[in-house]
Amino acid sequence: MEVKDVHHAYRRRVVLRGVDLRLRAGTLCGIVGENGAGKSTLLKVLSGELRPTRGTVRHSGRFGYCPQHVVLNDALTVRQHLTFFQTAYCLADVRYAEEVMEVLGFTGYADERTSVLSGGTRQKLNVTLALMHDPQVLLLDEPYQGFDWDTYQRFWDLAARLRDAGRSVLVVSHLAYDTERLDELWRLDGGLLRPDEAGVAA
Ligand SMILES: Nc1ncnc2c1ncn2[C@@H]1O[C@H](COP(=O)(O)OP(=O)(O)OP(=O)(O)O)[C@@H](O)[C@H]1O
Repeated sequence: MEVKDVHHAYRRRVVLRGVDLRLRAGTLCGIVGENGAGKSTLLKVLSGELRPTRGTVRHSGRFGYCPQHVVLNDALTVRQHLTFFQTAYCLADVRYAEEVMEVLGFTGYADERTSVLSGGTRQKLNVTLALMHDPQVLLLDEPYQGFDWDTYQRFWDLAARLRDAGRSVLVVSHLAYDTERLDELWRLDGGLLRPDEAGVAA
């Protein structure tokens, strides 16, 4: 994914002031920044949900986006969500989604309506839906919110596996824990992305 000189403003509130980013294949990349720095705005621009006021975003291949706020249909079960997205992604089966469910530890909830799921389990489904078509570029906005410690660790192992399989994974968070798991760490500050070397593996 290639991002060049991206600007975005909500009316007169300028949030992004010329963001450049190159997300290479086989890279696990993090973006951190304070609350309100514009991280979600940037991901919405990268995913195409928002149009930049200036600049370009280019990517090729399958694309996955996990938004910060869970978007589920409370009338449907977990399995029905998988079927719905299977159709949307034109997948032959949901075996990979089931593998991800196993990794994130919520297979036992397959037949539950999402309205009765805990916040953490809803988030597990949110993440699963974003990556069940094995996207080449995966954008995750605060993906581990609500995860218990064990799931949090398994999430990072999964992200590392995707990176090792040649996928580009971008994780956005206001918390810069576990930065040693990342290949690149960027800080969004003042509407610009700057390298943040703290703790990134050499
Ligand atoms: N739809 C909108 N209309 C107007 N202003 C908005 C809108 N969405 C976000 N903003 C403003 O843009 C700025 C950046 O918001 P954004 O949600 O991108 O930040 P963030 O870094 O993701 O924050 P957080 O860590 O709290 O999730 C904030 O000042 C926010 O109030």
